[in-house]
Amino acid sequence: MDMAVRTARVALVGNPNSGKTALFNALTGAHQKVANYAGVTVERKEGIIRSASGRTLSVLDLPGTYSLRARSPDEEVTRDAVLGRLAGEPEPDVILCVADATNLRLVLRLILELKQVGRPMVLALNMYDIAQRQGLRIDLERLSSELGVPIVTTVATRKRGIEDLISAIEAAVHASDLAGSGSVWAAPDADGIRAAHKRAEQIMKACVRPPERPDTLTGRIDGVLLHPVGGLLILLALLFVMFQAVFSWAGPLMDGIEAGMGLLAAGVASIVPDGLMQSLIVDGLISGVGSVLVFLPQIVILFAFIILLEDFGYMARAAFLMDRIMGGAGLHGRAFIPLLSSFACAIPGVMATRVIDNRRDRLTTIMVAPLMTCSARIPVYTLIIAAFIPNETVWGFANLQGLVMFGLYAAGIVSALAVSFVIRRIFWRGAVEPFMMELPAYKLPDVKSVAMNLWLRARIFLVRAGKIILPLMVLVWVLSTFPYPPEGATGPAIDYSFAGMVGRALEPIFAPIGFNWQMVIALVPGMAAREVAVAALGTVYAVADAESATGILASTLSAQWSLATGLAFLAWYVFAPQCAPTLGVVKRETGGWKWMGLMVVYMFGLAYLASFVVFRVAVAMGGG
Ligand SMILES: Nc1nc2c(ncn2[C@@H]2O[C@H](COP(=O)(O)OP(=O)(O)OP(=O)(O)O)[C@@H](O)[C@H]2O)c(=O)[nH]1
Ligand SMILES: [Mg+2]
Repeated sequence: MDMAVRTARVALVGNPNSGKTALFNALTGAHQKVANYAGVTVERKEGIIRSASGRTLSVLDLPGTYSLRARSPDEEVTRDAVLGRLAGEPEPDVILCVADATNLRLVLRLILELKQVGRPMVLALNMYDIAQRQGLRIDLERLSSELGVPIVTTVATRKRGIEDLISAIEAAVHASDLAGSGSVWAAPDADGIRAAHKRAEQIMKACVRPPERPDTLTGRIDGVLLHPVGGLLILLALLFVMFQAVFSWAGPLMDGIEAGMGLLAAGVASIVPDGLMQSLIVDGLISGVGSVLVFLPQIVILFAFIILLEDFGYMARAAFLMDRIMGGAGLHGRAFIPLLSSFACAIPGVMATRVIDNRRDRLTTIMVAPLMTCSARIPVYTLIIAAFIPNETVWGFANLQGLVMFGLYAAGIVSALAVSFVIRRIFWRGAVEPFMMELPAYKLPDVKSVAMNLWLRARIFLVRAGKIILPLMVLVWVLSTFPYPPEGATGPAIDYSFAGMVGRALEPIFAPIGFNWQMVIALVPGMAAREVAVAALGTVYAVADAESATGILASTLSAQWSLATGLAFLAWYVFAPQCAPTLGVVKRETGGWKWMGLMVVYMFGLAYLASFVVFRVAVAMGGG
């Protein structure tokens, strides 16, 4: 076997939030998610390095862990990857242990454990910039000889030390070639654990002098942000500002995109002659996809807030603040970040529950995660709000539309707490496990990485528009155009189309909650993803009314729907599980149909009930 050509395998292992993924990105040029809290990475990710000497290294980024004695599903992934127990995956040739240089105590125990596995190892002392700023003195030579591991200092976010690290890895790979294989590890008994702790303390004493300028800022900021009352008020204020911003800042940009779409449609209409082709492009594609693309500015603003807070190190604090309230509803403190991730999308949210070790706590969190307002609901909410809620200022400072948006987010959160409370009552009583999570040091967000993260988010949104919405809109257009109406038909053509027939057939089910058949048509492809319903409404109304084909969807809706119908549609989208990919992930992560089925039933049930109540109340109050 030619050793120089064989791809060597390197696994990144270390405590949570030590910069493994940042280092992985620096090494391989990947763009995996990096953020300032524990538990960002929950699955294995692979990348490739081509070293200067021409060797190919395959690098594995793994979830953070404190020990190979794994407790939660994400930690099990790391343990199994290190020990070569993952299906179809041999053990790594080299373990690259990544340590936060300012927080060595816990990682020393992990290193001692990893040494027993018997693989060659390299230690990356990451966050070395912060260590130096604090005047932390680490005797690198001594540490290296005590541990018997080569050490490289790195600053992953600035790509410092990367060359040296690759050289060290290559040297270790060479040692690995000579050493042969065979990873062994057995969970230590209590005595073994105690001995390892003692040894770690010894090494710590011998090699690390406490910092001359310790980080006092984090403590001082925490005094304010973690205050039991003040902290909660700040959290609420932050959320409030976030939703106001999503509404008021995005306005001009959205108008711009809308105007652009209008010009595009008019341009196409002037080039492509009247007829099917023109209708497909203008009614099917531009009206459909355009009505979703308009929401890009809002998505970007929302994510700018979330990403900045994540990088600053606020998320773990918010989790800490919410722990009492969540505990009262039967949710584990560690459920906070998965639930918060669900503001982006329930899929990463459900994945992030892997950090929760207790299966019941994890299942409860998975079951309520899709109730959090994901970004795919933004187009639906905004459209209906723009159509039915006046854009005015109330109480002198708050925008009414932003306030309604805030209310919809609150409805999601409150119902998640309520459902979790009920799940606990029905399925399993008993106390929620105590919450422990390291609070990361505050860091100023890095402009480049924030921009990169934002771009990744925007790209996901645009790719969805292209890959899911575009083809579905062609389908919706076909279904609402064919068959043509019979000779001498009097009603609008769409009434005679397939879509019209399906809509009419299903209409009786939805009539009690105030939905018309156009909405029913939109709900069907809307199972693929929530914002598809908006695009479908755009297409259906454009096909139905050729005059206003380039008109603004919101004004069409406000003319065609009653206020009660609009509000009922909003209520529907707070609850309805209209996202097939989420259901797929729930099935995978819970290991079967049962929980997914339960989710579909309870969420559709709540959606129907909520719309019914909202519709009836609104009609009774004169909104019919
Ligand atoms: N100043 C500084 N910050 C860093 C460095 N490396 C990483 N960070 C920051 O540290 C935080 C954690 O980085 P990640 O790469 O997400 O950490 P991780 O080890 O992958 O975390 P988990 O996936 O949760 O286990 C982020 O805010 C990074 O921007 C570094 O060398 N210097
Ligand atoms: Mg990571």
